[in-house]
Amino acid sequence: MIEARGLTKHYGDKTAVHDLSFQVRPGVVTGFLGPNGSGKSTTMRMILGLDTPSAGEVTVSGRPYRQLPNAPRHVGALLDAKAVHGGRSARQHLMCLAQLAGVPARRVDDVLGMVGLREVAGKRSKNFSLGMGQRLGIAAALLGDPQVLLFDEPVNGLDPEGIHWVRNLMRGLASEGRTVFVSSHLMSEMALTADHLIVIGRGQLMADLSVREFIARNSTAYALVRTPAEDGAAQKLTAALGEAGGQVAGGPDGALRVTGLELPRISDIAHAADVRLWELSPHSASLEEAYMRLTQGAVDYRSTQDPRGGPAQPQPYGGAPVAGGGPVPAGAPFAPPNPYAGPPAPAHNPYAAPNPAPNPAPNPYAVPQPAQQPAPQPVAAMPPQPVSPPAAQQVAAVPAQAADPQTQTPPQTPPRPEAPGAPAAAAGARPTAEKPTDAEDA
Ligand SMILES: Nc1ncnc2c1ncn2[C@@H]1O[C@H](COP(=O)(O)OP(=O)(O)OP(=O)(O)O)[C@@H](O)[C@H]1O
Repeated sequence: MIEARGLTKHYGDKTAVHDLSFQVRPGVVTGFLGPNGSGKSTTMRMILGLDTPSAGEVTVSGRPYRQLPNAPRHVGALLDAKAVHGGRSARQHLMCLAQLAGVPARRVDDVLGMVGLREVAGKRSKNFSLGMGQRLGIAAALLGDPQVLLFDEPVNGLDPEGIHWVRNLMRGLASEGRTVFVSSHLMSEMALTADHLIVIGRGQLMADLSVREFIARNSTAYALVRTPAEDGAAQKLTAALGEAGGQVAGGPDGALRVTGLELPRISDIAHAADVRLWELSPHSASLEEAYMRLTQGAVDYRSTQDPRGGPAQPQPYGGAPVAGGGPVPAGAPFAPPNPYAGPPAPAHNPYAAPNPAPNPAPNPYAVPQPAQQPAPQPVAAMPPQPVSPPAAQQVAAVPAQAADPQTQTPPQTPPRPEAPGAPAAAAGARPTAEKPTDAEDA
């Protein structure tokens, strides 16, 4: 179990992590999500004793990492796969770590086999591809057969086979009762790997929910209804569904999107209205859609080509409704407004190739455009975080970075990996230079 309580980290006047409280439980894979720069790596470094919290604390199995007896046997981590002495072979690198942690040498060959590097175990790691380096980092994390595992972007650079392997590895480790905490930007992969999610934005907790609940809260399921292209069929059904309390929007593909009515009810209404149905299917959002909806107001780095670009609007603390809660607003039956949202999401895909014959039909799924962007409100104080484990939760607001009075701390030197005995794969610290021997490449 990993437990953070009020975890905060300032780098000079920059607040990387603010008042973060969460638990990572054993037996499940917990995904750690957040936009670039939201504080995931900083949080992981604090868990591993590589950064010292400015406030709050984080414990692993009830103790701060540095107080764990033989920590590398208890916690394995992959933070930076490049934190390897390039002149050493994969086997030498793991041997060094094994000696430091008191792990038997035979375990090195075991983990080399597990990660698929046995054939190249004698090669210098500086010649490794990105994916091979990731595998070596994962091998280092597994070396001590730890009960708690942290992986920062473990599938970075892996081929599809490797991604599949990592997915099964994570799930297997969790099924053995271990605590598995993994960050990733690959939402499709997280949807397949993680059971639970902790989502942060600008250093603050945004959601602490099961994957299923996270998607349900941050998207609206709807029924897709397709009628024959007969005169008036769609209009007739739209009117009947509306009378029954449903909310209906047409799409550019001619299908209707219906919320507020169960599928069997829609079928009955269509039957009573004498409208044949060609399709009646449930549609639920993907993790990626739900994640984008939740975090769109907490993204710091956006392309100038993205219509949502521009300076991020400070978000007020507190007061915002919980995403996904409340009634579906009129005019946007499939997309409840995102309380974190700055500029609304574009109604079209900004990344798509230009359409030579754009469809003029408005996108009914777009977040409604507010008449005027509200002026940023001054930030007063942090609201109490409703963190009361084990209740799953979703937190209401993302903080404005500069407005927190706690950020006004005097500048401090950016921390360096500082924990003796911290996991070498995680430390980002390169061992002192050693002269490589060509024989190592044999
Ligand atoms: N040593 C440091 N000194 C100063 N600022 C830092 C330091 N480490 C991180 N930061 C800042 O803290 C914020 C959080 O960074 P962090 O690397 O934790 O984010 P992240 O969520 O892991 O991002 P990414 O998804 O891009 O890896 C960023 O604004 C970053 O610039």
